[in-house]
Amino acid sequence: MPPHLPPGIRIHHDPSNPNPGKRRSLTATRPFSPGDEIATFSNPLLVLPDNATMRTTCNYCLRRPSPTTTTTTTMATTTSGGQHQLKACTGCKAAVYCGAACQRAHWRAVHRAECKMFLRVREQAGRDWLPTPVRAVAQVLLMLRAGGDAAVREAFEGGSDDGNDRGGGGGWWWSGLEGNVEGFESADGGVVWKDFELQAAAAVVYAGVLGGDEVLAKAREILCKIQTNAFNRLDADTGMAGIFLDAGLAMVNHSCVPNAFIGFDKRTAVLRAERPIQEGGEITISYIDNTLPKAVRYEALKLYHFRCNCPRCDDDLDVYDVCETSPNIPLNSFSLQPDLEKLRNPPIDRSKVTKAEIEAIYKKWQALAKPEGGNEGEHLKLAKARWELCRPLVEARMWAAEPLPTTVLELATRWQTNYKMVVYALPLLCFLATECDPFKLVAPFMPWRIKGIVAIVKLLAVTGELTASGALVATGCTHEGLLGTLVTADQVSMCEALLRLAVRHGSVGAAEDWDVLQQAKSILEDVESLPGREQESNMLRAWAKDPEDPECAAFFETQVLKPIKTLSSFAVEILEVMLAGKSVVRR
Ligand SMILES: C[S@@+](CC[C@H](N)C(=O)[O-])C[C@H]1O[C@@H](n2cnc3c(N)ncnc32)[C@H](O)[C@@H]1O
Repeated sequence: MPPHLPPGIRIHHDPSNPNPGKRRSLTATRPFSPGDEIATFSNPLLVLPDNATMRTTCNYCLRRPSPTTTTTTTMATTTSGGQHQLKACTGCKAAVYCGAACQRAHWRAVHRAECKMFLRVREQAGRDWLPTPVRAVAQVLLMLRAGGDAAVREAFEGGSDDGNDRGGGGGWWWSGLEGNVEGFESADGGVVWKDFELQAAAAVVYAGVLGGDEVLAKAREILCKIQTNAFNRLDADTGMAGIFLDAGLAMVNHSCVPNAFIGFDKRTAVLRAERPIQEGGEITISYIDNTLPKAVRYEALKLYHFRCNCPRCDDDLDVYDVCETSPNIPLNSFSLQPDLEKLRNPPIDRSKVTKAEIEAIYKKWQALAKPEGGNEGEHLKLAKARWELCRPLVEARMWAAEPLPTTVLELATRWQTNYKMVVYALPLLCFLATECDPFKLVAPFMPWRIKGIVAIVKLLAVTGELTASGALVATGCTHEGLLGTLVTADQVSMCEALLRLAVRHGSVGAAEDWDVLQQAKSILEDVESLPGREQESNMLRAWAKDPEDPECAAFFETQVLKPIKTLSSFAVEILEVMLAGKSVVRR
């Protein structure tokens, strides 16, 4: 039988679709608006942290306890994390858990057999972990050997496919997960397959399910199915990484102009609408970073063995083309880019750089080697080389076209933790939040945009402290415009407004206990309770309720948006000075 699905979606089977990869798809059984939760998937077939984080992440629920952190600002002192300790399984000492309930659940699901496997791994290989794909395949082999879950058998061993299609309803067409085995066999002249053979053989040996060629072939097929259908969870903030596989969610096809996106929260995946979806319409997500140039996207999609023919690919649309016609533009009236006309008609000069040139820039940018370790000089050299490559994009004012935003983000991230550069990081983050993110991800509830806003708040907490204590100049910052803006701005009101944006949009685009949203709520509470600014706080509370109210809108415009735009306007100049040694403003 096909996987059981939550209400709101169904698997559509169209055997006559000329595109074989799209014969099965997920469709909506009712309309969804941008931001709506379409469905949650909380009983996945496979969830595991990757090997690098398996000792620091609960192996069942994927909770990753953060060390106790205290953020002190002029506005607030926030303490978070530290409440969960991980305990290792007393048998294998390899898997760790955040509590007895998770340990028991994992034991029942797979660890009863897996525990012995880790003992074998230590005995034979002298270590406590397995490469992530090997552990994933071994888990499936162990679950299949235990004869357990019907859903696991249906997904990995196929269903009742008698080749006789009796139309979507009965499930006779279901033959398990797609594995693209032939595609993997021939990929890269067999190099990929050799690797798969080794990984599958290791899984068979360590799982202790020896049984000749048939078992090895089964293990390779399982690996192909995992590669094709599992989501790689990666949370750069917490360092959490791992894989998640649900057979129902795996029916969702790819588009580079998707109408949905997935958020993960421990063992649960939530599918949300990014754009309006009609009843009966296909639901699509992007398997890759869909804002990259076309050739780079094609390279990333090779893993899935199909040629994308979404509108972005067919017409070679860039981020600005897609943004200009996005149905989500009006949602930005409550955002850091409320100038909807600018989203519809971005002030870029396409004559300065062609799409082919952008593709070439990206490839050269990718090829520049990243320095290993923390040598500041090497990182600066790389940033200079990358910025130089981005020059045609700068000339065209195409700030949202990759690799420009990533170049800026990486630099801002490094500068945030450097006392001498921290003040300069603020204009870069404001630039990303106003000139890049809204064009790349038009819906303001997309988690990446919320992260960008909260990052500005955290930095304002630092610059606010430096401003209040008179230590701004001691950082070595000599940019008069930047210093002047910080001294005159009401940085606390800026923070409060940003937090209100983050909380409003975060509650739409992410799980309630998403770290970033929790932080935003907690800092907002602290900011609201600061004495002596009741008037500003009341104004911003009213603005969040009714952004169109003229008085509130004017307050937001002058006290929040204007300084943020001013800071943002310094970004390119700062980059030119720091990375290209220029002293002229080139905007
Ligand atoms: C996670 S599965 C998606 C469900 C898949 N259609 C199925 O029937 O199992 C991923 C595979 O679906 C196919 N696929 C996904 N998106 C596609 C697209 N836009 N065009 C063609 N095939 C696609 C590819 O074979 C890909 O490897």
